[in-house]
Amino acid sequence: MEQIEKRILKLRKQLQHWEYLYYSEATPEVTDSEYDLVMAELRMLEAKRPDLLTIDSPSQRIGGQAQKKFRRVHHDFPMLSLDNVFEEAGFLLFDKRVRKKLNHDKDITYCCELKLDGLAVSLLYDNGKLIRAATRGDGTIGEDITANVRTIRTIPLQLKDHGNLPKIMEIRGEVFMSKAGFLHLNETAKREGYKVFVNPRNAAAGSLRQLNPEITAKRPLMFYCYGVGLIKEGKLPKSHWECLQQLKAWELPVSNQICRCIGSVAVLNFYWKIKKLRSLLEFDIDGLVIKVDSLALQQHLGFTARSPRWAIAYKFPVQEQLTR
Ligand SMILES: NC(=O)n1nc(-c2ccco2)nc1N
Repeated sequence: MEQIEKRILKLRKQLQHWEYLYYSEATPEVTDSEYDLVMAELRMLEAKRPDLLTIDSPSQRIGGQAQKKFRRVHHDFPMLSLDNVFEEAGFLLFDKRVRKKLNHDKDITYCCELKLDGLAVSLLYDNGKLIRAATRGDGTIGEDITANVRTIRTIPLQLKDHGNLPKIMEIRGEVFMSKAGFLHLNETAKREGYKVFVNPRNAAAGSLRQLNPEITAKRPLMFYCYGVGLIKEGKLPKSHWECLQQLKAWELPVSNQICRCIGSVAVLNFYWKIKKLRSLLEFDIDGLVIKVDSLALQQHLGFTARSPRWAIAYKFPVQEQLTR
């Protein structure tokens, strides 16, 4: 391998690591100017040798010119919606139905996640490289928003390979905006005479559906994974909770507020705990998503036409919206 190629690979690895520490761990290892200096050297070398340019290079986060419209994407596995419950009795009925269907009189182990109030997206990785991102759309057909998603710094363009990466893997998760990011965006928009967004969810959706990725790149978007869709030539752990830990090991962002609860009482305790914490969180949530943890039991339960039988959204009461 030539010297320049070695240098380019070394700089990319270094920048990817620094980016992960800065955006996902919030523990920067270098100053911005040190980061910028190394990025400038990488861009200069890639300009010298465009044949060595690859889409997963950190220099390629903000793509080319704006698109005229979004291409359509067909989801191999439909991105279904979740059934909702609004009080304890509703969740207990869900738990009872699950145990009945599984002929399971013991406690079910559930994986409980925060229900992020943003936009569901699908990320397709090939050999660990992000090759496509799409909105949920109607669940079967979404929009190709790859250029915009690549600007979200916490989404790795190249997964950290420990030798167990599936060849093809579709990651599903939620793109959202923090409350602080939303308020700052609206203050700037107001000051500069642009339209303001009604809430962080609309701001995230509007930012993702920008035809010009340079605008998206300036928006404070966040992302957390919550599942895996299509997977080829690879295998995942047998429980949803362990899958999420594996995604974290590949340096994909996963919320740390995920609880594995054994039985319905433990789920309800977690629900009331998060309900108390809700206003302190840096982002909006509108409930919990409670999933049967065992993937084998999920498979056994299957789906209705609309939604998985192994998951439920247990919603919080509606909170007054931030519109300042
Ligand atoms: N919105 C959200 O936070 N979600 N949505 C799911 C989901 C939708 C379908 C299967 O899982 N999971 C989480 N945490």
